[in-house]
Amino acid sequence: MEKKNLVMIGNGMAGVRTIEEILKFSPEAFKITIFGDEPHPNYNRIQLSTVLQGDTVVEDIILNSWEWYKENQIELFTGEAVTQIDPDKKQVISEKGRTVPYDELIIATGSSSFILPVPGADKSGVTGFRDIKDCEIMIKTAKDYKKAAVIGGGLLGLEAARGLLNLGMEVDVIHLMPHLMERQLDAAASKMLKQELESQGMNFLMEKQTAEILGEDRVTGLRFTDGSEIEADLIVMAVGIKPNVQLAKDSGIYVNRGIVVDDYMRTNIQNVYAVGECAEHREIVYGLVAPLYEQGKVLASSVCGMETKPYEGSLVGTGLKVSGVDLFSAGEIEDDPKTKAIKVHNEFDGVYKKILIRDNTIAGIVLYGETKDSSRLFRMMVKKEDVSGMTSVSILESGCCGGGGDSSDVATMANEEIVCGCNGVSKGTIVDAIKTKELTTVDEVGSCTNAGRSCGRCKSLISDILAHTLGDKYDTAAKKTALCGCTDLSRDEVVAEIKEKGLTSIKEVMNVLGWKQEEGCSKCRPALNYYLGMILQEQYLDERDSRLVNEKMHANIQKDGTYSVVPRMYGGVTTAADLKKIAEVAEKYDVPLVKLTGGQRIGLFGVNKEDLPAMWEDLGMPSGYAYGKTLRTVKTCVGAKFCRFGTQDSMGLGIELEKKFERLDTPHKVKMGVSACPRNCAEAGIKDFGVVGIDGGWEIYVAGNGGTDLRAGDLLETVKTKEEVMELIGAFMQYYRETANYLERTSKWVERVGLDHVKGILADENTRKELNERLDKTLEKYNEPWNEAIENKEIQEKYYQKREIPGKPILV
Ligand SMILES: Cc1cc2nc3c(=O)[nH]c(=O)nc-3n(C[C@H](O)[C@H](O)[C@H](O)COP(=O)(O)OP(=O)(O)OC[C@H]3O[C@@H](n4cnc5c(N)ncnc54)[C@H](O)[C@@H]3O)c2cc1C
Ligand SMILES: NC(=O)c1ccc[n+]([C@@H]2O[C@H](COP(=O)([O-])OP(=O)(O)OC[C@H]3O[C@@H](n4cnc5c(N)ncnc54)[C@H](O)[C@@H]3O)[C@@H](O)[C@H]2O)c1
Ligand code: SF4
Ligand code: FES
Repeated sequence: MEKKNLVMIGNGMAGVRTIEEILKFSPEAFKITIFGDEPHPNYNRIQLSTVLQGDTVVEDIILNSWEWYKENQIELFTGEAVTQIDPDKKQVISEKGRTVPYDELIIATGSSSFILPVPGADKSGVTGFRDIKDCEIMIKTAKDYKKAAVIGGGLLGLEAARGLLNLGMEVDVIHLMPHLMERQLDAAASKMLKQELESQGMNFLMEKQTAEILGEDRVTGLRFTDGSEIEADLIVMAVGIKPNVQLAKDSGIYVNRGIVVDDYMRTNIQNVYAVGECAEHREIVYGLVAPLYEQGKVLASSVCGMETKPYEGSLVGTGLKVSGVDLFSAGEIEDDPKTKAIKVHNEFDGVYKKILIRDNTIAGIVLYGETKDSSRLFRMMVKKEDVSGMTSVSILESGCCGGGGDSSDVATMANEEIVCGCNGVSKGTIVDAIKTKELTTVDEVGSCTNAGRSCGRCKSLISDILAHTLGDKYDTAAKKTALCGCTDLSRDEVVAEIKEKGLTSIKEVMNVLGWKQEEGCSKCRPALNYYLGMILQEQYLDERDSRLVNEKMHANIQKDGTYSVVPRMYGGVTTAADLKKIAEVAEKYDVPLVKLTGGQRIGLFGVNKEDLPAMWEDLGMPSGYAYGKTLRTVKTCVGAKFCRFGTQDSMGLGIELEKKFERLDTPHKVKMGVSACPRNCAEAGIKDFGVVGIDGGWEIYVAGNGGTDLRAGDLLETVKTKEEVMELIGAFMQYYRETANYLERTSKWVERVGLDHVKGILADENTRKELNERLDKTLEKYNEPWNEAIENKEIQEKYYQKREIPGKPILV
């Protein structure tokens, strides 16, 4: 039978998924031609947020490789837009004049960023966030410029803002409404989200409407309708999308907001269909992949002439891809007289849940801070389950999982529970595929069932299902995580290769180990700099520019772009002379805030970058490293010298510890505390390394954490002398340095490797000695960084002085 010509306009996520379905149903029925005006094969647009945030690279988000098109005999024209559809002659014409006839035509042209029609919107430095090109513009701009403004506090705007922060920019988010993500969250959840994002460094300007974009050729700022202005070197418009429908409209296809389709995705013209974000079904244009993939399935069946259920519309659930934020929203969000709400608002734990019930069925879900029940609740909502027999507690919590969890949760999860919301894949389908097709990795599950192939949020749950289904057979090697998107190698593999091949610089590591991205990314560069320094001890030449911004500047950047200065104050002990000096410097430089820090230090906040070296010089004190992945502070109590309960010299030991370990690079920040009796006024039980004096000796606690992941330290050992404390901590620190992942706190590391394992290693005297020798060698290499900056003009010019960039003066 002769193949029919199937042409598709648009080479994006919804369209190509439809083609995949068609190939599954009728692999031989069509000669397929696809036009895409981007120069790439089909890629995962959703993951552009992850690319911008530095967690992956463009090469890793390709969904269908060039080979896939070849293998399936698809003729693909990329970088070539279709400019005309001729329904009478049943042919399409491209911008290059190529004419291709069709029997069936699918329009899958997606949408474009909506660019506010304000004066100046066409200036250089203004971009949307829709494709690889936009992403590249932002990454490039962040290298040369400092201040970004994101217009729109919706899903896209907040994900873009997080990415720009990761790229080292200062970010203002401008939002029209009184609360963020007003389409997905109510005021309470939105307030919690705003607080979290502010703590991550975003600055919000709420209820502001942009009137004009300022600047000559290139943007320099924004003016609002209330007359106020802000500076900006980059403006990202994230105020919604508009479907690409002009081509259809010009060809006589019926268009409203989108291309109007019926329940089989047919337009008003015979043999012409539309799918994805360009299509309008029952007056709704969808902007998330889950409904678009459902449309694709129906369209594929109908194009293949198979019996199929009609597409009747979708309910959608949303999350936000920003680390540190866990939220889910679906359906209605505001109460009305006909709804009853079940609400939990636990401000202490940062958890908010609201389930809206109407006529005994769930009408809306807003979850913030804990979303493990999201998929169960969403399923109940979609299926309109009657909840009249349930208590509010059993509606809120199933006792099992849905959107995350460990393998014990997986055991109690129902088979029909949806694991991957984007692709509509249930636990049962995944378990079945694992068993029948002998799958062992998350990627294999994705290739087979599509689960995990879109936003990727469900991947950890898929991994748990694999572990639960395969038991001991689950290939732990397959679970290994790559260092970042630039390489497939894990942390351990990279470290082993550096040692084995004698690699000595970041560039060399990237070249020899075949990095996919020549310059690396914001995740691997600081990690490699750390690993090389740890392995090569005193020989390694530190690459300052590869460090995270605070370490590069030797000062902590604040939310308004100023810095803080926290001088070293060993053991939290100071003198009248030092206090006078700090007061004089605070006065001389007009420091807006002088504040005692949680680690018993004095912080000067709100300092301009160009004042830093002069202030450091006037202070004449060493850096307190309040910004680094290193030893921060040793907090001490007054101890035996003054306190009547004290049994030991806590200040003396604290000062000795701080003097020995200051400046040492560690995988993450390290905090210490020394108390002279079990009353523990220095809170040594929640420190990475805590020492508590007892009669005739010291108790040593490790892996405590007083921050987000609150954890009491574990007792490592009880020793008699200060020398024993110093020896044990030296060995502990070096073992942590050598085996932890970069950015892994001691609390997480000990939980991962096991306390007994660490105790076992440190029990051996020889091992302790060797670890301490390697540590001491490393400690020899450090210089005082503030002093270095005072003495070195080049450093001052490069990092602390104003620099002229063509178009606009900005700070480096
Ligand atoms: C940064 C970002 C993050 C996102 N995150 C999520 C998320 O977490 N979850 C979620 O569900 N969704 C998310 N989305 C939305 C999701 O990516 C879209 O819903 C999905 O890509 C739409 O697929 P589509 O095929 O309809 O359109 P697209 O993927 O946009 O594809 C359409 C393609 O057609 C091309 N085209 C247009 N006109 C022509 C023409 N005349 N000739 C040839 N080619 C043409 C376009 O260039 C484009 O390549 C996100 C989107 C962005 C931008
Ligand atoms: N995690 C996800 O699921 C995800 C992530 C990114 C993008 N997306 C999808 O991409 C598409 C685009 O996302 P979006 O966030 O741009 O669209 P959106 O329509 O969801 O949000 C736009 C936001 O911009 C605000 N806004 C509108 N005009 C403004 C103005 N003049 N000034 C300031 N703020 C203004 C609106 O109040 C709204 O909150 C959507 O379809 C979205 O679903 C989804
Ligand atoms: S921990 Fe004990 S010794 Fe130290 S200040 Fe408190 S009570 Fe005094
Ligand atoms: S939930 Fe998005 S890929 Fe599975």
